[in-house]
Amino acid sequence: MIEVHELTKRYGRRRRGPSRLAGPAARLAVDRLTFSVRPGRVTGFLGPNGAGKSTTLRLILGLGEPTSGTATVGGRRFRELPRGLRDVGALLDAHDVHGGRTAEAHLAALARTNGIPRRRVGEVLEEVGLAGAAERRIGGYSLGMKQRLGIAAALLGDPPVLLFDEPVNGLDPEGVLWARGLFRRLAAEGRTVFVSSHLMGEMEHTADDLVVIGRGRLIAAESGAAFAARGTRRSVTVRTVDPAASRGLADALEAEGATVRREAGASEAEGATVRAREELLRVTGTDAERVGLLAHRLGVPLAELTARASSLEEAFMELTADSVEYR
Ligand SMILES: Nc1ncnc2c1ncn2[C@@H]1O[C@H](COP(=O)(O)OP(=O)(O)OP(=O)(O)O)[C@@H](O)[C@H]1O
Repeated sequence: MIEVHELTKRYGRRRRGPSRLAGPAARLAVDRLTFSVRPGRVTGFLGPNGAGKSTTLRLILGLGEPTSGTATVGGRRFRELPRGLRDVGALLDAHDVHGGRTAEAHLAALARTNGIPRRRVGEVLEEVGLAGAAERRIGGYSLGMKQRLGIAAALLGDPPVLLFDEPVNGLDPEGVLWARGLFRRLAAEGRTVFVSSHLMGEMEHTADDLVVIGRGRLIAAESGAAFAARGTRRSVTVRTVDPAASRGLADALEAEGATVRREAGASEAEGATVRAREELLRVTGTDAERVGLLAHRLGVPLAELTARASSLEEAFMELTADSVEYR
């Protein structure tokens, strides 16, 4: 289990007075973050560019001191973990490798300094699909190959906890599918898998849980379904069979503060078509139960009543809109 408690990181100095000699304005990269990441699940770590994801991952890995608060893995700070890469594996920056070395030499050096058996080098190269390029210098690798190598390094110590910072950047569609499958398998083996991304679409089919941050602050730490339910773009589709009754229902809904839009075209229900005299209403700001109750009270016959949740992507865009810095 990864536990982050009131974690705060301020970069730069506090500006003192109007002096031109004062240092750059302080930057609160991480602001009292509290969340935990459970084993046996893939947890997506999401936020717009500059939200503080990399800073948080670095603090969990003991790279840099928090200004305040704590980050622990299995109850201990990273530096107190006795087994290094065998306790926690991480991919932070795929470019952060010695370009003159071969992949094999790079991993062999990591294995040596972390007390990991040499045979793991071949195993992880095989696992990430780089066995055929093991003898090539890393400097000639594509970004996607470097990501695969970074993932291999994270897996080297067969650790129970894995952190990946934007691991699918630069991977081709086949590579993205492969990485998703790998993360799911690692979680199914009971490991703690924490994966950052600035794109919700990348996490939608991979993550069980989400930790969402914006401008260093926690926006949500919950399951994907719970997060999607927070989006307000939930809507209810109502198909009525009588235009006059339909107007009555729309008026009643609007009087309660809901927003009603008349829609032309097909209904949400599979195979259903909107016949003559039928009307399709798209209602937001209320729920299907309330619409059904009102229709019943007003004696409005309904042909369809369908609730539609916000997509994860919609909820993400909406809930992080205020924290997007770089438009
Ligand atoms: N070493 C540093 N010194 C000063 N400011 C920094 C440093 N590292 C990061 N920052 C700032 O802290 C904020 C958070 O950056 P961070 O890289 O953690 O965000 P991120 O969520 O990983 O973003 P991205 O999705 O763009 O990678 C940014 O405003 C960044 O400019």
